[in-house]
Amino acid sequence: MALAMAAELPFYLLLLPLVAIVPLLYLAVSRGRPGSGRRLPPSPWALPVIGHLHHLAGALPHRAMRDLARRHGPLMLLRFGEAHAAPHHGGRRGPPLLALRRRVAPELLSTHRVHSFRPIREDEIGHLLRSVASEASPARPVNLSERIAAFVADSSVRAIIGSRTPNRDTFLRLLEEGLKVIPGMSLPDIFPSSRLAMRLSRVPGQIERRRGAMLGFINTIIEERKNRDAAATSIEEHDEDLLDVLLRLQKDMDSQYPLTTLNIKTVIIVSSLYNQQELMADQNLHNVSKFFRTSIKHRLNLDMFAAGSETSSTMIQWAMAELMRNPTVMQKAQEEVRRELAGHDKVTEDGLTNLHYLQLVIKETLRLHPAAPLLLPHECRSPCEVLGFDVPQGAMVLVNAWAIGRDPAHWDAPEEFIPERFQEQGGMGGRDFKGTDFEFVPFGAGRRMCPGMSFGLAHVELALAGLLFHFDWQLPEGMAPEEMDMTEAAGITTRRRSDLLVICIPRVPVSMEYVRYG
Ligand code: HEM
Repeated sequence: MALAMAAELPFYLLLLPLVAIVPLLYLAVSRGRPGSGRRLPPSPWALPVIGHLHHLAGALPHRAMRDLARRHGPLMLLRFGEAHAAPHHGGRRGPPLLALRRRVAPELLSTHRVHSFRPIREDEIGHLLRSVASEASPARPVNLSERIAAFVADSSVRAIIGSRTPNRDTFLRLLEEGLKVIPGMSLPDIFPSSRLAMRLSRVPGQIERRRGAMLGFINTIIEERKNRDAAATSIEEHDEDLLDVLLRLQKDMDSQYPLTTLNIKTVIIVSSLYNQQELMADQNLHNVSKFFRTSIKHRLNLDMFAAGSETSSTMIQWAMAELMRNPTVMQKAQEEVRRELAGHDKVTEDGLTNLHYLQLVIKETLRLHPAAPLLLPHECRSPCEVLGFDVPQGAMVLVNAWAIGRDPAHWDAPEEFIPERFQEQGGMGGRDFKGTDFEFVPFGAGRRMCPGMSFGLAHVELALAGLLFHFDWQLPEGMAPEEMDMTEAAGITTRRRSDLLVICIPRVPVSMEYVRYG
């Protein structure tokens, strides 16, 4: 029964080995043995084979983890499936890819680079606003979730592979298919060393086919781009998309740490040079079976582009949902946007600088709805002690950012949406999400902190300002704010379970000026 159930489990159950509130440890390599002298963190009772799986049945992992932490303390040890199924990445590791990351990361997602994509964002926000305006009707709700997702995806794809490519739709389709493959948890995920599990499951084949299609697609684009660059005399830096930047860096990089074309393909697909181990795993990936041996971390990081676009889109949708559920906050935010942009006929990024209340709304959304509720799995590289417990090398550590943001020990009225809580300068109010306040870590903290924060927030701010400036918003006839469905769907991100369907009333006409960069 355990296996049958596990085969149907959603992807979030890959996150079984979690830590609640602070970290939770998955001792992937070894558990404390009698006489080992180690003091391991407390665990709930376990079953043979599945370990602690049953404790998470029926609830989303971040919620189940929070409840477990209330009983067992802030640091817990959970075990799931094959304890020895450690993400092992043989071969060369660390320094070369760290060097690569240090060289490439600032170029890809720096503030300067994010700023250079401003024309694309302002063009795409025009598309979003016009498409919403064209559907506005007092009688029929607009599917705002769909519109917002298309805005972020289109804008991100343009930033990565440029607006010039005729293949944008294919790229979007492949990414969408990738997202569908990722959320399924399969037998090989649970028993990566079992050949039978590999044979019985359809998922390895799906992943391999999709990988092949994506690599073939990226190949074509890279070849087209190289041919174009060979013919062109020069490309202005401000015209570069992320692929141009990577190809330029490939020429410039020293031979000690070369940026290979495979690296570039991986960045475009995974959009993450930041995961050195995953990149190594990718290079060493000879077959799907190996893929599954590295599976938990690898698949979490697969399609980080999709995850980056998904996180921003999810956040905008939660912010709009919370504003609809809290009309006083909505009114205050709209008054600010319309006051600050009075006399303008469109929203530009220059106009966002004085939207202080909107910033509080964004912070409060990040607190209640962190897009990656359990951050990404971290691996303990050397034995250490946390809260008096031993954390062995190889343990997988996950942090329940969602529970931390709702911990009554740190937040008053933690379940309520109160942007004003961030208004105070000192104390609780002064908290920020930049990775220094550990009660508020929606982007993580430290070396693995989200490198796409500015890129993501640029979309969130512009979209919210545009939607609040141009339109008034109402719930469909007969629905009270407290009746809104605020349930989260299962997945890597805390995506809304139901689409946001809202009545849109045009207030400030959407200017055709928005298309000036198109
Ligand atoms: C509002 C939007 C976003 C949120 C809330 C968010 C949140 C996060 C979180 C929580 C992590 C894990 C940090 C950890 O485990 O310590 C992460 C990692 C990451 N994010 Fe974001 N993210 C967002 C947007 C983006 C965007 C737009 C991109 C890329 C264009 C991006 C790229 C990445 C990458 C590459 C990592 C992996 C870093 C590593 O493993 O070292 N993110 N993000």
